[in-house]
This record gives sequence, C-alpha cells and structure tokens, in this order.
Amino acid sequence: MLNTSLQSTAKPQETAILVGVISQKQNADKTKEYLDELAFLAETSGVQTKKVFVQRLTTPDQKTFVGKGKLEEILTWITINPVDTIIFDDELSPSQVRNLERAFENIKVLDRSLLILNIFSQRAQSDQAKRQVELAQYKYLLPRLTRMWTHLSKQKGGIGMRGPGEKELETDKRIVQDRISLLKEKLLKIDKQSATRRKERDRIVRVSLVGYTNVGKSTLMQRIAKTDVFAENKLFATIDSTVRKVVLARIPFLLTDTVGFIRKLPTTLIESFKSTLDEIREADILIHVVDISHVSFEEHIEIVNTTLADIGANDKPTLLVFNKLDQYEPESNEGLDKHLATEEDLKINLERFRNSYLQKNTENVVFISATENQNIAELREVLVKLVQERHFQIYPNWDASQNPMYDWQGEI
Ligand SMILES: Nc1nc2c(ncn2[C@@H]2O[C@H](COP(=O)(O)OP(=O)(O)OP(=O)(O)O)[C@@H](O)[C@H]2O)c(=O)[nH]1
Ligand SMILES: [Mg+2]
Repeated sequence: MLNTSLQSTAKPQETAILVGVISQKQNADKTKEYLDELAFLAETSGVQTKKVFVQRLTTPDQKTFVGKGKLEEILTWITINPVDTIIFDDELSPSQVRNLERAFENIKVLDRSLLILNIFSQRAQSDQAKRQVELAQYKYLLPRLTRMWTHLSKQKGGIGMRGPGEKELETDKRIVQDRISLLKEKLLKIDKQSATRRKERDRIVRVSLVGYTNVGKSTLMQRIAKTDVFAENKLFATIDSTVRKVVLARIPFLLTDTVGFIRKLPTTLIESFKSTLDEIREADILIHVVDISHVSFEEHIEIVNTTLADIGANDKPTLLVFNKLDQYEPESNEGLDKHLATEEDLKINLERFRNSYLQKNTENVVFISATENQNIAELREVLVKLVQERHFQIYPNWDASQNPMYDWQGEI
C-alpha cells in the first residue's frame, strides 16, 4: 500500500537519450568520455539517461547532426521507449534545431550548451550570476527564436525551462533584444560596483582557486579557509565566486573559489561571465586544482590552461594541486594493470607527473587529498611561500608584530 501511494505522489523523473558522433576530430574513446560527461551533466540537472546513440561521421550532419538512417533508428527506439528529452553532445545550429524539432515532435530537443546554461540557471545565487546566466540564455536563444522558443515556454517544468523560457509572451525577437540590452546595462552597473569593491581589496594578496568542474576546489577552500562552502558531487556546484580572508604564517590574503571550467562551454556563457572571470584575471596567484583520479585529467589541465589563456590569466604564479590522491590508481610499471601497482609504482607515477609539469613552466606541484587531509601541510608550505613573495612585493616593510590584528586569526 505504502509503495503505491508513494509512487503516485512522486513526480516521475525526467528521462533522456543522448546523441554523439565519432568524427575525424573526435575518436571513439573521446566520444564515449564526452557522452559520459554529458550523462553526468544531465544527472546534475535531474534527468536520467535511458540510452546513448553514437554515429560515425566525418563531420556531424549539417541538417540533422546525425544521418538519416541513425535518425530513423532513434525514432523507432523512442516509439517503443518514450522519453522526454533528446540531448545532443555538441552545440546545434539554429537550422539543426529546427529540423530536429520537426523530426522529434513532442520531445524536447536540447544540446550540451543549453543543458549547461540550464544548470547554471538552477545554481546561480547572486543577482549578478542570475543576470549573467539570463543574458547568456537570451543570447543563445536569439538566433534560435523559432518553434524551440515556444516549445520551451509551453513545457510545464523540467529542464530547459528556467529563465527566459518561462516568459511565454516574449516570443518576439525585438522584446528579447530589448531584454538583452537591459541586462547588459544592469550588469555594467553591477560590474562597476564589484570593480570598486575589488579595488578596495587591492592591497591584499589575492589567490584564486581554478580548475575543471568537480575536481574539489570548494572542498579545498573549506580545508584552507575553514568555512562552509557548498561542495557536491555534481557538475557546477559553484557558480558564484566565494571570497574568504585567510591568514597563513601571519600573512593575510584573500582566497576565491570560482566556477569550474568544462570543455565545450557555451561561448555566450563565457562572454556573460566575463566579470566573474575578472576575479581570476585580477588574482595574484592561482591554485589550479586537478582531479588526478579522473582518466582525462591531463586533457582537463589543457582545457583549463586554454581557458585561462583566453581570459588573459595564464602568466600568473601557479600552484598545481593534484587532488583526490586517495582515489588515484597508479599504473603498474610491469605493465598497465592497475591492480598490480605497488607503493613504489605510485611514487614513480607521481614523480613522472611532477617532472612533466615542472617542465611545462609550473614551478609548484603538490599531490593531496582534500577530503582525507593528505599532504595538506605540504600544500600550506608552498602556498605560504607564494603568498609571502607577493605580499612582500606589495609591503616591502611588513612587520607582522606591528600588525597584531592578524595574530589571533586561525591558521591551518
Ligand atoms: N575521494 C575524494 N573526493 C574528493 C576529494 N576532494 C573533493 N572530493 C569530492 O569531489 C566532489 C566535488 O567536490 P567540489 O569541492 O564540489 O568540487 P568543485 O571543484 O568545487 O566543483 P564545481 O564547483 O562543480 O566546479 C565532492 O563530492 C567532494 O566530496 C578528495 O580529495 N578525494
Ligand atoms: Mg565548487
């Protein structure tokens, strides 16, 4: 009895199928991994993946992303196994969206960008972040203002719905354009305020935590700043930056937790989040956190470095922190079998990573586990060294004993 009553009241979970292509640019392994990540993104926004479809194509089909045959196959599958949503791994062009919506009547058509935008809109807390996401959503939708628009706005609840989609009346491009201008104006005002606020903090060393999404930035922030910062095993747990004042070895500095990066981040989102990214651009020191237990951690490092270069923040003193050491499975030097790996292999693996990244101009490499408290003391030592260097550049005559206000503050 209890079971049925529970079932009848619980809202059924939204379901989806995912579609990706193996192309000249993206081999089978990569595609599988991207689709795993897409499934994680879907899960993060409350959608359960029912099936994944993949097609080999030189490049994605211009009209419908996948070819005719594959489209038929998907349609047949859906007839037997109805789902709410179909999610494509790459950003769809406006005409692809139109064609796919014609093919998949009554099913929501989403792409990776829209899914990410949706997660951002669910998670944004501050006025600034909310408006930034809204702006990105409008910019994304403007060239796609066709059936998709009304389609989204007519749906009751579910993903792809928050933000602009809710306002059914605003189906007119002009209204959307007006809204974009208004949002830009408001954001400009907020920007000016935060620029002033940042200036006021100018004379204190600023450290920013950066990295791919879900690597443990917020968890590490908690370790260092001993505060409650929202950390969760979901993508994009942090959208708004959090700033904390920290004192280590009697040197005060500001520590900022920032939004994680991901591959194929919608371009409209990067544009709208420019001022949030200013926190990173204006930082004195970066702590680049990496999840060493992730199979693609090296690619993640590349993506983060490219994004940093894009926003002009790639020339800062950086502390490279390999996190989740507790979950890392070293490769055995006898072969690649991870089950045969020994403590010695672990050391050799880590040494290899350290050397390879030291060569790539990163002076400081630390291996830690933020949750298990492993090697945090070593991290602290390196961080103190970097902060001190910068601090004494700003205050050549700093004398901690003359600044007793900092004495009582906590240290890790
Ligand atoms: N096993 C293990 N898990 C960790 C470690 N550090 C963090 N995690 C877990 O990884 C998940 C993500 O951690 P967060 O701190 O939210 O990661 P983040 O980088 O802030 O993520 P976003 O804000 O989404 O970009 C959480 O479930 C953490 O508990 C670690 O050292 N070991
Ligand atoms: Mg976070």
